[in-house]
Amino acid sequence: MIQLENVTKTYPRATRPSLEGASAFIEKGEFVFFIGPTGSGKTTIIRLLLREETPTSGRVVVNGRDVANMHSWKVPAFRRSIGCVFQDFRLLPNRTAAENVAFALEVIGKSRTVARRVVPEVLELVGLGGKENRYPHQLSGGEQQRVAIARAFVNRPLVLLADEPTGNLDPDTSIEIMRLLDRINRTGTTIVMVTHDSNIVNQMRRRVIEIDTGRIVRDQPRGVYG
Ligand SMILES: Nc1ncnc2c1ncn2[C@@H]1O[C@H](COP(=O)(O)OP(=O)(O)OP(=O)(O)O)[C@@H](O)[C@H]1O
Repeated sequence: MIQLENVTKTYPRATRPSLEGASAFIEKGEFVFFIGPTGSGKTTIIRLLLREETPTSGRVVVNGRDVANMHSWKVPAFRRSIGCVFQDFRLLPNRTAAENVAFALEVIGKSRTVARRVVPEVLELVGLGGKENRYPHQLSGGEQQRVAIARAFVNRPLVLLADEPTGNLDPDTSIEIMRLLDRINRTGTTIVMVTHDSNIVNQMRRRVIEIDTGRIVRDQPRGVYG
């Protein structure tokens, strides 16, 4: 599902690589945490997986596609096939919860009839039934993240990438968001999550890949934060 093969990334004008010789193979349906100190290269991995950056050397394969060598015209469709969730939610502020989710369907050309059926279902799934018509500023941080997860999941992506999804949330709300990601994972969606949150990693006991100064230093099934 996801393959990093000896991946090195040196940003332009950087003095040392942000990622060096990183290799990992992630199977369909896995739930993987990338952990490591600030600046270790975690977000760089997410950016490589989304083809926001290309590796300096090595191979990045997502859903069977060699991401680095993909034609640039194929990149937008490729990105739309992956669900993404970020620390800062990234919702459209002048659209309601339902409209934010519907937007993800619109951009892949789904009809309004489909949206009218699917959007309430997915908002119900994330626990936001009854709040469809609220704007982001009328929702708590945890609720906004639920909308973002609904938007990421509405197209049933094979892979969901989450970069510090609980970074702005209190511990209880973070656990609720993790329950939701766990449920989504159980539908077969592969989840790759970058986090600093040791409590969450220790509670979930999923695969942990630890990075330190650009190198993978640990890859452990049912790991802890360490
Ligand atoms: N566009 C860029 N140009 C140059 N250097 C960069 C760029 N983006 C990131 N870096 C450097 O690459 C290294 C890894 O950054 P990255 O954002 O991947 O770390 P991270 O582990 O996600 O950190 P954090 O936990 O703080 O988000 C850092 O030293 C950073 O300064």
